[in-house]
Amino acid sequence: MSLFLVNRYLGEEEDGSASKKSRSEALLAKLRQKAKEKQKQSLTEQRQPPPEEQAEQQDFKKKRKAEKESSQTPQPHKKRKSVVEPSFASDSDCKDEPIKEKKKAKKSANEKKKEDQSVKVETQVIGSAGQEDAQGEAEKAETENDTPTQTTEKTSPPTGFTVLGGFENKPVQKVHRVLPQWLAQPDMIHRDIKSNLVPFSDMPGLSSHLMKKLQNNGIQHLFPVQAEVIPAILESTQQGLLIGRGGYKPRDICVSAPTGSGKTLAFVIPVIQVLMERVVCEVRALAVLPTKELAQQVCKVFTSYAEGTNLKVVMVAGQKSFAAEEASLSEHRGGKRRSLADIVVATPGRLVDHINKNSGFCLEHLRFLIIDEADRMIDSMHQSWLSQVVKAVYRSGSGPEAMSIFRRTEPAHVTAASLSPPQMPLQKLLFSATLTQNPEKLQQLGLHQPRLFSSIHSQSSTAAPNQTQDRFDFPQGLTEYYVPCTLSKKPLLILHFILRMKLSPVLCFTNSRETAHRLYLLVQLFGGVQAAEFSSRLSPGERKRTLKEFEQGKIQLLISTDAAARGIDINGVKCVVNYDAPQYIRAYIHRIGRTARAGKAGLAFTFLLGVQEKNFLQMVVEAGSPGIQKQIVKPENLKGMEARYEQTLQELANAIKDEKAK
Ligand SMILES: Nc1ncnc2c1ncn2[C@@H]1O[C@H](COP(=O)(O)OP(=O)(O)OP(=O)(O)O)[C@@H](O)[C@H]1O
Repeated sequence: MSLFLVNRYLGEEEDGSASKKSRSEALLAKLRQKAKEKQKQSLTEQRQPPPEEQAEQQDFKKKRKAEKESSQTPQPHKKRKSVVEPSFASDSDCKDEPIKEKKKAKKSANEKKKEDQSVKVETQVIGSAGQEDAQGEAEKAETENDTPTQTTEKTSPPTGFTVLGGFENKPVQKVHRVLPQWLAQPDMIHRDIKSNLVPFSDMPGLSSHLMKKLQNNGIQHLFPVQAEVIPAILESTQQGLLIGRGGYKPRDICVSAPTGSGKTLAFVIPVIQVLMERVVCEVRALAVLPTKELAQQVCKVFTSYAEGTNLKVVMVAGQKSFAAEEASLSEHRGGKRRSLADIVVATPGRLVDHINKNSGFCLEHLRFLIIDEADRMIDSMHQSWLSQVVKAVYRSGSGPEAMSIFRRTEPAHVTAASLSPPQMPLQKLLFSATLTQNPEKLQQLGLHQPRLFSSIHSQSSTAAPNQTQDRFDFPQGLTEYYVPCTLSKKPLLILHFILRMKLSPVLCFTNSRETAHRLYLLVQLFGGVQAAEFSSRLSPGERKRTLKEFEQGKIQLLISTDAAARGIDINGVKCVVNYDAPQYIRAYIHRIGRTARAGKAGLAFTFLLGVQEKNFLQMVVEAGSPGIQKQIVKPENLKGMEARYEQTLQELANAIKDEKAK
């Protein structure tokens, strides 16, 4: 319903409603006629205009485009103009006319436009059905006129329906991941270990005791990650254990450096140096690792460098009984608890057990929380081990000790009141070869003003739009190969690597413990190769012994699940074979990182079935691999072993049957 009647000047002879009506009908007829003509023309006229006409048309189109653009600004009256200018857009109308004629046509079209405007206003007010039709026709003409000639010719169906534009499916733009500044601009660590060794003399803060220890352990220089991270940790404890630099809580430290780059000493050395001067024995450093083997390995390094100091290192990873671990952590004398550990190395499960069930285990003096293999530890956060540790650290804040001057309260919002009493800081130190750049995941760690040390150069605040996964750094001395193969030839290939190519010691990874066991049995039955398996089928004691024998060179081929993929530092592994291609890039990086450690050279082979090739190679390249080469093993090279292999397969079937029967 119209609220206002807009009266317009309609010209001298248009004063009667009858004449207005007849005039609008005449106009409507004219428009219909034009629309029909245009339709016919678009169907019949296929010929290309001569070149001079084309140029003229182009000028004309440009002009029209400019007009169209200006009409897109909110000027409703101008837009109306196009309704009554069908001749302008219709190339056919002006194609054969001289310019003068065109001007004339334009003039008359303008006149028509004025008349049409008045008609339109009238029709809106009156709102009769016939007039709505007229408007529809006029709008159709407008749409047709707005559509470029080419499109009209190609897309207008002969029925005269017009396909409205602007709704085509646009490709969805990928969201760029914007990294927080601390992740986007890390402190850089040199990738090349060998050419960036740092002499001890360039590390002025290092204690003479530790320097001597390092030298005794055959270490003459510091690796780049150690040269960057050790001073950063020492700097945060310059004013003692109780307060950070300038009285502020020290920044948490995250380290992302390749496998075998020496991350363990990057935290062991500064922690020992800071705690060496302590007077009272309390748990001040806690290192959490995902597996027993890794905890054992780190505990060994801590123990080695704490030797000759008063510091006590204790491991709680389930290697011993709970009671034995309890006894090694603390004792009760004269009704008082006394800590027997300064540094605790733990796995998350056993750690939580001690927090909850061992009243002698106290974390209230904890200064360093070291999270090694941090990305893996984030994944195990569902065990809520971190929140339990934090709760245990700030336990005293609610007890009677809360009144003491060095009370600890969980950090919250910074206010003048919250900052006034000195707080013993809890500093987190994170280490990984595949540290995630996903801020959401990192957030779970509750980091305080984190500082990142990384060896990945191409980090920018915005990840590339086609980047679907994190990028990692690969060890410098590593050469990667993939070997196209079939499922049945895989065992032959591994035998070929050891017996013909003499690549041992080989660390071979499978995706399941069943495959590891079958392959182990097969190699045993084939003969000629000293092999062992390493998986959860073995007891912790057996696993420890196996690793030791492998390191001593007694085992040529160690067939393992991912149990030995992370962190395990075995000296002298020349070659890693991915018997089964790993499904995730992190698994691949950790597996191949068991060779080419500490700046040495190493080889990594991945057996790939035809169907796996494309996806696997894409995954590796996207992760930042410097290049993976194709290694073809010719079938004739395996021929000599085939007869024996067939026989072994039968023996294997029997051996498995026997095992099942047992
Ligand atoms: N400065 C050094 N000089 C010589 N050897 C070193 C030095 N630092 C570490 N190493 C040796 O390098 C090897 C790899 O060190 P480490 O296990 O700490 O690597 P990592 O970075 O933790 O590897 P991963 O990510 O696989 O756990 C170890 O055998 C260690 O003894």
